[in-house]
Amino acid sequence: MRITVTGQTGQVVRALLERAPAGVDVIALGRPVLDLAQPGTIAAALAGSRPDVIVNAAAYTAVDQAESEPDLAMRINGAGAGEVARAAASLGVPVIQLSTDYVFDGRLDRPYREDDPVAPGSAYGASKLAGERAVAAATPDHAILRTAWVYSPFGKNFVRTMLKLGETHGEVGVVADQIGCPTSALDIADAVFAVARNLREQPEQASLRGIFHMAGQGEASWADLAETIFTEAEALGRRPVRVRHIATADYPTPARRPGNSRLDCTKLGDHHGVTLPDWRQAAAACVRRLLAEETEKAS
Ligand SMILES: NC(=O)C1=CN([C@@H]2O[C@H](COP(=O)(O)OP(=O)(O)OC[C@H]3O[C@@H](n4cnc5c(N)ncnc54)[C@H](OP(=O)(O)O)[C@@H]3O)[C@@H](O)[C@H]2O)C=CC1
Ligand SMILES: Cc1cn([C@H]2C[C@H](O)[C@@H](COP(=O)(O)OP(=O)(O)O[C@H]3O[C@@H](C)C(=O)[C@@H](O)[C@H]3O)O2)c(=O)[nH]c1=O
Ligand SMILES: [Mg+2]
Repeated sequence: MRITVTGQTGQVVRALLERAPAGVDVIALGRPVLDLAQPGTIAAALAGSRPDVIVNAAAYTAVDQAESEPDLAMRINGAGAGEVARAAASLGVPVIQLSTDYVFDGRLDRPYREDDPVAPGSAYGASKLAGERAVAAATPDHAILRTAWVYSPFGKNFVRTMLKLGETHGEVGVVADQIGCPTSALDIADAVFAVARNLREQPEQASLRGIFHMAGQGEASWADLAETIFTEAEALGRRPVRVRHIATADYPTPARRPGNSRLDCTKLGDHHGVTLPDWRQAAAACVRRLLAEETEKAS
């Protein structure tokens, strides 16, 4: 099976390249050849890669910056995603669209299910919701996978930000009143391969298509995640870092983020047979790998 993924250096892209199982070829297509902001580049680039399944993992992901360039975020995450799905439809292959917990406003008092009402509070969330709708309108042969709080050994993410801060700070203030589901990009990659296989092997199976929540098991505040990161780092010889629990109001940002963005991932398990590992073990493993890579580089 040949899987073409959009983007080249993104966390999920790199995880897909690293985790490709035997018999699966992953082709990563990024700018300038495939530019989601340049709709004219998309269909030809995808067709040229002769995919069996297309994964749209590229996106405008700078949540705060999106507040000052909402049109660009919308073009990439909304229209761009739609164009990718139209290309998939014309090639007759399924498309897997990555989406986000930030499509919800966070006011619900339980984990979100796929059919709960969406109401994004940020430009990023609105643009990703537009992408979901554009994909669904373009082809029934899609799986929209909403994930959350993605970290990995690659690129820019919360785990790497915390480890960096810990080099210079003995204490870090982290919001404790936003709760969600931290998710490893490596686990996302394994899940995407399973979903891709299911879509390809069961072309007419409607229950495999539609929206699915796909995040690490369990739940955490950003402060919980930070504590897990620093505890693991300390066990590996890093200086201790204290996490000061703060409120969202004490950490002002341009974008509004959901207070509750926990995702109920039951549907993915029921239909695709996929459950992601618990966030604590996965986050600790990411810290171990990052610190080991650092030690290796230094020696
Ligand atoms: N990060 C997170 O916490 C979460 C992410 N998601 C979603 O998961 C998916 C993967 O996210 P993640 O791997 O973290 O993303 P990253 O921020 O790590 O990477 C973004 C990727 O998008 C590419 N990209 C950005 N703009 C364009 C463009 N105009 N044309 C082509 N490619 C572009 C980048 O390209 P280049 O390689 O050239 O830089 C990069 O490969 C996205 O759809 C995101 O919305 C969902 C929930 C949480
Ligand atoms: C760096 C830092 C952040 N924070 C807070 C800000 C924010 O509420 C929270 C996380 O900050 P980040 O900027 O890493 O998170 P953010 O960019 O909002 O992460 C989101 O990215 C997009 C792409 C998604 O789709 C979401 O699922 C989610 O992962 O932690 C602190 O409280 N203290 C700190 O020192
Ligand atoms: Mg961010």
